[in-house]
Amino acid sequence: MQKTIKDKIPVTVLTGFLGSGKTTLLNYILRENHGMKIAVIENEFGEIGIDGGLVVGSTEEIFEMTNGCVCCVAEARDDLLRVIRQLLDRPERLDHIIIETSGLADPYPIAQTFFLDDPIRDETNLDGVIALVDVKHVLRHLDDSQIEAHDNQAVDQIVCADRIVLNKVDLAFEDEIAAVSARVASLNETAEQVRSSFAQIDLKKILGLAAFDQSRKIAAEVDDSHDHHHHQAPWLGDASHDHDASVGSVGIELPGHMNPAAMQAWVQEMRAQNLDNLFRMKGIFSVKDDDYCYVLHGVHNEIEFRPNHPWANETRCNKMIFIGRNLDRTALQARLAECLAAA
Ligand SMILES: Nc1nc2c(ncn2[C@@H]2O[C@H](COP(=O)(O)OP(=O)(O)OP(=O)(O)O)[C@@H](O)[C@H]2O)c(=O)[nH]1
Repeated sequence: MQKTIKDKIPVTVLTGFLGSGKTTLLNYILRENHGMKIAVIENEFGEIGIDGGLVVGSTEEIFEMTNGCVCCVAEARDDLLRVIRQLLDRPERLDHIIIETSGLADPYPIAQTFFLDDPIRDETNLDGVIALVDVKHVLRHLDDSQIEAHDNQAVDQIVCADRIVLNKVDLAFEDEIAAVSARVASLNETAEQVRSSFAQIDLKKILGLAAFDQSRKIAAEVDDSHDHHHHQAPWLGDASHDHDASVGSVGIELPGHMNPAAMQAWVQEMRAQNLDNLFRMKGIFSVKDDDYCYVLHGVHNEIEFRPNHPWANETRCNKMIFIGRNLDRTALQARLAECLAAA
């Protein structure tokens, strides 16, 4: 018997450019006392997975997918389907699935996954595409002339969204926020905008939206492309989708422990530089003689290095990822290595 939307598991696709606050929102959702059983699937852009280590420990389950971007690597999409099927096969029913897309992903093909001729279509329902927008930095990505020849993911993410969260309002003045809001509305008139600081939002505004216009629009498009492609997945062989090749990631792992003073000095040094081409930095670190796992977060010049949670059963490690344009791996590796504590 055909299931109704009510019987299906809602799936939220969480999108937003690098550093816009997706993991912060996930942590907030997972911490809120909503009584729901939520599974989170993370898809990262980068050579090493870090986000799993940045999401708070919780009863919800977190699945990391680092084998490619779900929006453009066919194997990664197969992997996404496999993970979802596994979740659906479990005896215990989930209340919600959230897919955090990589900050450079186009959410469209990911959302389309839920309209494919696949058994998951009968079990799940695309609840909504939520786009987080960093009000402080988004305009420079929307106006990035260097990616004109490519799809501009920052634009795609906004265009595709059912609801848009204008995040980091604490970092901007009202006139800047209003300008971003107007620009976002010019890209997507129908999505309601909500504002937040550190992604603290009334969850009713972002979960349980249920199928609405945009989802139906995607469904209609997929149906159209089915007509044209004889039931082939619409994104297969789609040459129009292309990440900007000059944007890449450098992942670095170092043995040992870090010297916190050296790390802070490096952070200060970076804050004073022009970091237009360094979109995002994320790291987890073991600090000498300290029981806490430290995290480093950077979005251009907004950089922080702080203790995050006590190391529990995890193996201590130092992992850092840089995402940006024309990155110099050797220089980054050497500079980070300078912050190691003496053995
Ligand atoms: N000041 C301020 N900082 C924020 C806010 N939301 C998130 N941040 C910080 O911005 C940085 C990036 O946040 P994340 O939640 O990791 O961003 P993300 O979208 O998951 O980033 P990617 O994994 O690169 O795609 C972190 O240092 C956060 O603490 C906010 O509303 N205000």
